[in-house]
Amino acid sequence: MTTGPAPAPRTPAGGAGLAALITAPDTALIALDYDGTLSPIVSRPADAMPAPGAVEALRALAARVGTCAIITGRPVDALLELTGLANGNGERAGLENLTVLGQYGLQRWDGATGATTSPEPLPGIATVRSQLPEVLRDAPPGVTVEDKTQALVIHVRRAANPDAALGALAPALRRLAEENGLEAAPGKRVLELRPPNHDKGRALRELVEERTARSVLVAGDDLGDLPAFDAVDELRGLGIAGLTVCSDGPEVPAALRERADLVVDGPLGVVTLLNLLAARIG
Ligand SMILES: O=P(O)(O)OC[C@H]1O[C@H](O[C@H]2O[C@H](CO)[C@@H](O)[C@H](O)[C@H]2O)[C@H](O)[C@@H](O)[C@@H]1O
Repeated sequence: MTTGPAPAPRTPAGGAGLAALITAPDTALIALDYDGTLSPIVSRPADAMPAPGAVEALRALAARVGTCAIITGRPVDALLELTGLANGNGERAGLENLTVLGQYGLQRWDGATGATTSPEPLPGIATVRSQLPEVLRDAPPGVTVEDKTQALVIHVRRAANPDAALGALAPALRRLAEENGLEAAPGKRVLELRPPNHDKGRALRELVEERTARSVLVAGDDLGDLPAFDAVDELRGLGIAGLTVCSDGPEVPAALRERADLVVDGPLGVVTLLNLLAARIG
């Protein structure tokens, strides 16, 4: 078990959040992003394995706090496959307090039951899927589409000039999303065309309410995590203690880094933090 000095949030509110998590773990909710937080950013989404020790740290915490959640843009099935969580019924032992909220809260998997809920895709998704080849006809080599059934992600990381590729494609992609009732949400070297009104802030608020959590930790690394940081601010106003954590790295938006109560060094820093928390909770 990792030992060491307690992490030191740089804000009093973050310090209060950390203290509440450790002193009353039964009512704590720990919410973690996947890509860039539990897993290093890589060029192909299918290759994004968990950081060394991430799954073990997650299991250790899930056994010690009231609620442990992965709130991710990934589909639930992709997340479970990448992490190896829940490969077969027996392996769910100890994951009773773990929930995965996939596709920004559209989908859900619970370790207690092993069941997944997933809505039908919006009709606009099929239209966008059929029109994307034409919109991407002149895209440079390396631009790819990740089809998540409920959302479509345009990846430019493998283009020779990712920023230029995204800049050139974004207006047409935004138009396509708008015409079909979808939202175009930016992320690290991606533009995601997804259903509106579902974000990590909503997902977090609903889970906190359902679990009657009294303290929350949110860790993330990208623009899609900012609504969850906003939710932590709102929850503090309701008397629920909170700690926001930035998993830092070269592509982390300044808006997220500057707002975080605690900044750690990428997924390995997150793993160390989770292990320290587990050791402190005991
Ligand atoms: O909420 P998250 O768990 O962070 O998921 C957000 C998106 O992450 C994935 O894309 C990002 O990670 C890829 C693998 O490291 C990387 O190649 C890509 O450039 C990143 O933007 C994922 O592919 C998306 O579906 C998620 O929505």
